[in-house]
Amino acid sequence: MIRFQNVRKVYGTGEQALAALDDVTLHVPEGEIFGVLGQSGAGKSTLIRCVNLLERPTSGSVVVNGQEMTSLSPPELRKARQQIGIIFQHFNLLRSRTVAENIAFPLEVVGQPKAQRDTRVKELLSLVGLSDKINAYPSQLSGGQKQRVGIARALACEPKVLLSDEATSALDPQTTRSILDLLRDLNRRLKLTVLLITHEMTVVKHICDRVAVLRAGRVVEQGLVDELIVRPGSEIASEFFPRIVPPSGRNGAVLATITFAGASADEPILSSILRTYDVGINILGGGIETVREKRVGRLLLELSGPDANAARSHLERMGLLAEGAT
Ligand SMILES: Nc1ncnc2c1ncn2[C@@H]1O[C@H](COP(=O)(O)OP(=O)(O)OP(=O)(O)O)[C@@H](O)[C@H]1O
Repeated sequence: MIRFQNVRKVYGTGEQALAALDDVTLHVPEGEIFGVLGQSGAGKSTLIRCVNLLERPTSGSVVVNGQEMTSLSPPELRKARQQIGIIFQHFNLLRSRTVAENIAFPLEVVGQPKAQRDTRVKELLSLVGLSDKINAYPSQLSGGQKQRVGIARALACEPKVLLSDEATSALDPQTTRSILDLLRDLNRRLKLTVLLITHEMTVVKHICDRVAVLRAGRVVEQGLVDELIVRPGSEIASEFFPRIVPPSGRNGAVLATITFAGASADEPILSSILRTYDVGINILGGGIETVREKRVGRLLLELSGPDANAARSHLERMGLLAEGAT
């Protein structure tokens, strides 16, 4: 649905030249929620602006909905942009317009007659759960409600792609969750492809199918969130589960760091090991997270007894051992 191939964006020239995006290649499959995670200055805004060509890449290819964006004429580009909705951190609502008038704005731009606009605005308000605020002004809304208006406006022209530019960064944790739930719901109901940029791991954890980690303009890691969180040594895994340092004075102990996710999270792994082997298990540390309604965990185990090494090998055969960790 969205493909970046070797995208490079350089601001400035000569000694002032700065590559905000450096050889970025990524693919956002249709119907997925794709997160680009990065610290301030990593190039996230530049990346999202290159999707609808608000920023023109210095080189490389940007394909959205099967169209090479960089080779479209200005009228073609205007049309293509109608198929790409966008929501912003600070909502960007027009203060002098009511909720209904804000949502109707993009429909006015494309020349839709008033009667159709009114019907569509009502549909959109119901979709985002804000029907009772139709005549309110932005100043009368909470942050979460303003973002719902932003989402309704972004969806007015029935785009296939929604871009989210730090859409929850200005919201408190509870409101963030409700907006993320809404985005997930819209993604499923409307088969909407969502590309979001964020500096918050919570966002990735809550709704993203895929993630790319951006650092200094380069993608340093990308893939399915479910795979990356269990992949030993991945950036995402280490963000989720900071390395557990074993207590000192454990010379000779058999240690095993295990990661479990999906089906393995629901199996009684440790009790089955205890039944099969002559082994004692001491949990030295760890954590369990919920990632898109699934449990994912990492534990540092100390194994003792005659079968300690055999039990560790069993965990390894089950693919649970986070090798490299311990
Ligand atoms: N118009 C511009 N002219 C020159 N340099 C720019 C321009 N826009 C961005 N940059 C530089 O490009 C780099 C990436 O900026 P960008 O805004 O894309 O990062 P970001 O990850 O979105 O950061 P933040 O989370 O702080 O918004 C930064 O070093 C920034 O200073």
